[in-house]
Amino acid sequence: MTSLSTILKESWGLVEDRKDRVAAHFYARLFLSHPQLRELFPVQMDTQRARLLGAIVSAVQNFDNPEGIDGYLRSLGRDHRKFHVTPEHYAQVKVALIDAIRSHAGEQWTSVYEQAWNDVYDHIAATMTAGAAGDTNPPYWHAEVVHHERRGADVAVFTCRPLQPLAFRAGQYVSIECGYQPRLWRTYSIANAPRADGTLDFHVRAAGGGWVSGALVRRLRAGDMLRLAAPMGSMTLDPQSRRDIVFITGGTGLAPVKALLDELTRYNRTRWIHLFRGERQRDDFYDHEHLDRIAESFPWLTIVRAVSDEQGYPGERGAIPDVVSRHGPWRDHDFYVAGSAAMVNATLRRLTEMCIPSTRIKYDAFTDA
Ligand SMILES: NC(=O)C1=CN([C@@H]2O[C@H](COP(=O)(O)OP(=O)(O)OC[C@H]3O[C@@H](n4cnc5c(N)ncnc54)[C@H](O)[C@@H]3O)[C@@H](O)[C@H]2O)C=CC1
Repeated sequence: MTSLSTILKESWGLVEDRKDRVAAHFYARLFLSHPQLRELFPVQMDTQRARLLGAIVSAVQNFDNPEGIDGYLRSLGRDHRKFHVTPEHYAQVKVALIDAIRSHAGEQWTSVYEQAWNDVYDHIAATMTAGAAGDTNPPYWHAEVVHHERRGADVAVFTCRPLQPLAFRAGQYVSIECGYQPRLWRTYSIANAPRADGTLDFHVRAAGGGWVSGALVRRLRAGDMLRLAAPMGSMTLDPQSRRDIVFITGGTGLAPVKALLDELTRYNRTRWIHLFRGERQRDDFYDHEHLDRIAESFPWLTIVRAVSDEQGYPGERGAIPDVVSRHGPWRDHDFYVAGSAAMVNATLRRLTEMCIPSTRIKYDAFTDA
């Protein structure tokens, strides 16, 4: 019997090369049938167009391992409370989605495909709804920016204070909306472990990023208000593990690792930690004085910096996965990887080649697209 995941991949394959048209059809159908839903989306739909459809399709396509994604879907449901999403919205989106795919698949669309999309979508919606229903937190938190600092041409490090307590674990991320780009929410990792005063640090790079990152770097000021949604992500420390740790970061992927380091400085005595930090140019190493101070105070921390795109750099050079493997072997370590999707994927491939078991590698599918 053909597996459900094969059926889903096969059916999506019928329309994949026309996914822009599927997305246009999906939103047109959705907003025509339910004009009130338009208000949940940003005014400019250009960047949004691929997002909701892309997220649903990727959840459906990754359905091979339902147990593995259930935890993620539950936290996604909690995160979506920021949109005031209701169970009826899920049903309305399903009708528009299946109609859009069916219309573009043409005669090859079958009742088996239709049933598979219905069933999997219903499972995803039920899991997200259950995650949202079990959450007693507010749908989002208002937070005041208390400090904002530019580091170099395109990076900002800023601190905000949520008006209500926001519980999270070091290594997690939240989506943020700022008044400069209403209704556009983008995810950013919290760069510190929980503090008594509740403040949160964020690192943002504007170059190549979207409108939200641009506004957070260039326009945000102390005194501005932000909205933050429920914390997500599984890149947290395992308190049971006694293994030494390798952190591998690209660019602002440093943020969640800085939070994990912050947590480790509070209790670690026994685990040796290597931080491999990749940037393109030497000038991109924002925040290095602070990291150096941590390494001076805590002898268990070793930092290796490498640049990938600057020929004359006198220090370590190369793509960060190559640098990590040069410094190996790392047979008995826990690994944490954070950076762009391309950097994370390249690093995961390399770790697999190095025979590191996947159970010892933590990362979040994280995108700021
Ligand atoms: N939890 C997470 O995983 C987090 C991820 N991020 C993501 O990290 C990214 C950071 O971007 P930028 O600061 O602009 O960094 P960047 O794109 O300039 O890259 C910095 C480093 O990553 C390496 N790199 C990039 N692509 C690579 C590839 N295909 N293979 C191997 N190495 C590669 C570069 O050589 C460089 O050493 C953003 O996409 C952001 O969304 C940011 C915060 C947290």
